[in-house]
Amino acid sequence: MTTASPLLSVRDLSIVYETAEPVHAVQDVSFDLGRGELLGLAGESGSGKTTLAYGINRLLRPPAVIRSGTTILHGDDEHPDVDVNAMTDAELSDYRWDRVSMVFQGAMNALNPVLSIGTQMADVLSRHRPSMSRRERRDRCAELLELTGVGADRLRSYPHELSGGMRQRVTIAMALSLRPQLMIMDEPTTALDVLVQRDILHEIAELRQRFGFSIVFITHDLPLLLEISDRIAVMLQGRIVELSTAADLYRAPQSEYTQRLLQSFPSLTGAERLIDRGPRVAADASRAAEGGAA
Ligand SMILES: Nc1ncnc2c1ncn2[C@@H]1O[C@H](COP(=O)(O)OP(=O)(O)OP(=O)(O)O)[C@@H](O)[C@H]1O
Repeated sequence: MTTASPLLSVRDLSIVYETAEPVHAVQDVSFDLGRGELLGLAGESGSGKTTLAYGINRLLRPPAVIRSGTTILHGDDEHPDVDVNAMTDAELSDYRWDRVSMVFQGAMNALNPVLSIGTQMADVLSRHRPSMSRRERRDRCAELLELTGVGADRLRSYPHELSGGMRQRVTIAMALSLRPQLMIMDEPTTALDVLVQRDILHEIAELRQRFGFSIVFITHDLPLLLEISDRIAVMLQGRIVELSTAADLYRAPQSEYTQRLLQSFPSLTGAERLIDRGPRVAADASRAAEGGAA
């Protein structure tokens, strides 16, 4: 994965929660995200992963303040470059969903219980693509539900009629609906059981391949990140202490913290060391162990 023509460039970004005792949640963070790249963000609870993700999507609320640094989302033939921290409110509403979308851990529980899945999905389209006809919107929603494995026949279903995994797929379908260049996923499958999680990750991998968007994927689950990421950034106390390919991070971790983090997952350091045979092999082997799901 090359970052020669990056999609996103973050430089010296610092974010502080201005509470009585200021919290320096993100400190001098710099990285590039390649086009089509999946960057995993790892690190213990409180290391600043979510704050960084919110910073990239300009979702921060007081007392959070961006103290310094820049975040540039680079354009392509259709889109201009965007200086994320300098956007006006009007520009922001085009940026979110259209250029960058986000899937949260609890997103599946944030769906409106009294509106059908189709209505909620169509709402995103009518706000951002007002020229679309009703029929076009419905067709697009049906296509998105097919793509994410929910099935177009669920358009009229209400959230309570779907399992947690299905609801999370709906939120992924919504995040995909405007074909963003970047999807930020913050613990998107943590609340789901392992088999459902694997299915959804498999689906996300296929969608990324098909549409070419980049992903920033946040999770505590380092073994999972080693399987799915092109590169992994490890955060500690607001700083990126290591950023390298998944294979290098596993085989030759540079920072002492990464070494300790790896050691805290017995499945990575145990007798079998599946990951030694490469991330894909480890993924296939653990799938086989779970009965061939995904
Ligand atoms: N609204 C807030 N006000 C004050 N401090 C906050 C606020 N939100 C987060 N923090 C602090 O900022 C730091 C970074 O938190 P953040 O949630 O970004 O970490 P994280 O790595 O995403 O953690 P987790 O994995 O538990 O979600 C922590 O010390 C946290 O306590």
